[in-house]
Amino acid sequence: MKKKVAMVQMDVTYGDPKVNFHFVGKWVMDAVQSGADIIVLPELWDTGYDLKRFDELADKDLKATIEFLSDLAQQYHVAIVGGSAAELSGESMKNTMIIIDEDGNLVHTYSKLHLFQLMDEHVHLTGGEDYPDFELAETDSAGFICYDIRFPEWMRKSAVNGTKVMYVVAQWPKQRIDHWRTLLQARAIENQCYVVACNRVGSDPKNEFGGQSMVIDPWGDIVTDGGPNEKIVLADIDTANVDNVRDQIPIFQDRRAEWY
Ligand SMILES: NC(=O)CCC(=O)C(=O)O
Repeated sequence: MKKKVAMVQMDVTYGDPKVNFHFVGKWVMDAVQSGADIIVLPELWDTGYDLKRFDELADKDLKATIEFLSDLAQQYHVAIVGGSAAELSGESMKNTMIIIDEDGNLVHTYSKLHLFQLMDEHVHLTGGEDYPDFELAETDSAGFICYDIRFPEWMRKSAVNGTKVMYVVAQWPKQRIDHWRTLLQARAIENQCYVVACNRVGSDPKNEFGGQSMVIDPWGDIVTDGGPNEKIVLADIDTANVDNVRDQIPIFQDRRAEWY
């Protein structure tokens, strides 16, 4: 699979889904004009981390959010890794990723498994109970949300299942941006896969966010790094590179899972 991915490294207006929906519509149009086949949005692009107001802001079963992204995907014939959005599911509130194919079909949803205490997620949200794996653009893929990248065993499970492209969506603060880069590179090297990671920029009442959306290839080289400003970050990915690296250093043949 050879595709152009576009990461929308956008600012997010705190607690104002209406404004954020408007800007995502514009960003998606710009990304399509740049030739993107797959567009990736950041974590909680609809509400930001306004968790105290999640009960009024979150979208019931993500109905309106899925419809919005699906219409965009259909209109532009482009796949969308729809970052994550605030979901009200029964009595629970979740931070949920939405994957839509280029025909506008909902492929998968994945609610963030690991809740980040530093941003009070454990107080307001319920952790997901979904697996992160899906197929997109005829490629085994998986989606992870921000803090998830600190759990290598969770991402390894997907690689063992055959994942070749890992999508990561984030609201990662500037003060730990070195961890962001190093963790993403480590996940790409150890799993010998592409990591396509989209982080927001701008700030909210508690944090300043670092951008540096990036694509890392299966050798661990950074293909593109978006820097600190609001923009669309583009890169070409070719999954033949995953097969080449896995042939060169066959870790999936050599691992001795019975010992660990
Ligand atoms: N939104 C998040 O999950 C942030 C995770 C983070 O900042 C970290 O250091 O981990």
